[in-house]
Amino acid sequence: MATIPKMIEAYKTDPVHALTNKNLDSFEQIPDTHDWVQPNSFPSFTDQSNISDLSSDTDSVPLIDLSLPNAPKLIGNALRTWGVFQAINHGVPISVLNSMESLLNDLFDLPTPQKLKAARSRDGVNGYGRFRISTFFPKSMWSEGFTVSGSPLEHFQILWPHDCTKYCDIIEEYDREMKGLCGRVVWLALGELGITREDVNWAGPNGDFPTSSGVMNLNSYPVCPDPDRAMGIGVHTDSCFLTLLYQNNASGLQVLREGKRWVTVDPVPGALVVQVADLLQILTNGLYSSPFHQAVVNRDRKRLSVAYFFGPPVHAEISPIKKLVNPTQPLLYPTVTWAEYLCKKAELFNDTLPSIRLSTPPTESSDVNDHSQ
Ligand SMILES: O=C(O)CCC(=O)C(=O)O
Ligand SMILES: [Fe+2]
Repeated sequence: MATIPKMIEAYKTDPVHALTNKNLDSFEQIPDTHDWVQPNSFPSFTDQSNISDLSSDTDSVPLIDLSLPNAPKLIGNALRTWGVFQAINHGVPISVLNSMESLLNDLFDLPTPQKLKAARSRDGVNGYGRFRISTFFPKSMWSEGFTVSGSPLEHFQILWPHDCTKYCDIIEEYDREMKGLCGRVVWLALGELGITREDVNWAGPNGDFPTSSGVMNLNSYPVCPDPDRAMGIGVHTDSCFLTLLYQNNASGLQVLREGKRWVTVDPVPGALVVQVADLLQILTNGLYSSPFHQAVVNRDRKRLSVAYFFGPPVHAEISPIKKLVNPTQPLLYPTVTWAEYLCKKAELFNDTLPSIRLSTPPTESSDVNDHSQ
């Protein structure tokens, strides 16, 4: 798996040291450090259910069978309107997903002092810790995570001295499958916009993205005594090119629909959530949009997820594809590398895409950076 050595340099202040020695699921009340009071500045979809103009085709994230002949068209529609869909019949063996889920259970069930031995170092990428975006929020999130970029061997040897090969193999296989699926989905999605392999120079001669990078976030959202006052991961967009998310059968992921309401991505057994990320929005000149999303937590159900972040080589130049720029669709974004983009994102967070935008959007959407409420 390709590594991303210094790209997250700017996120170095990750507060892993602030994790307590106590498991989150042992709290009977939410400590003040994790009490968001009103985590959600947007109404939830259910709060809006009395609004009559919400037609039924807009109320749930599209579920697409990738084996169907019209899958490309459905993907194109989903990514234009939602920026996200759930994929079934995606070709990743269920055994790969099951093995990953058992790894997650084994990992997060370890006692916290043991997990902390594999904590991400201040200038490292890999290891146990909080979400990197935690620094942008005033309160701590009800979650713990483990990042894998390249080999997890060093940390897995600490966690599982006798079994680390078994767990490393699971990661390696998952990485291979996700990378293959990302390549497939990217071409189906770009093909719908008339984009070919020649248009994306970092795709390589066979279009199989030999130099792309993959980073995995293994996430756990423990049960929470008061889910309405807590947040698993705060609102954000992903900074890579495309994200594939696996979730266990506990719900929590929500995407922001039309800047107005949260829609829960209900778990579907064996499905993978496919999400546009910021660099794909740039490459498609805004035709596919990187959705704001967050994860809420549950009172009686632990939630597990794996986010696979697929990205270009860190120094490859990403710019809107020329054939998508014309008088009615003016150039919206400048050329950036992933490395440059991440530096900006570490400073401006959710304001990054609007701040680099070259033409003003017709209407400004809600201010998701306002955490004061
Ligand atoms: O766990 C989830 O559902 C979301 C995770 C996520 O958004 C992320 O890791 O960027
Ligand atoms: Fe995300």
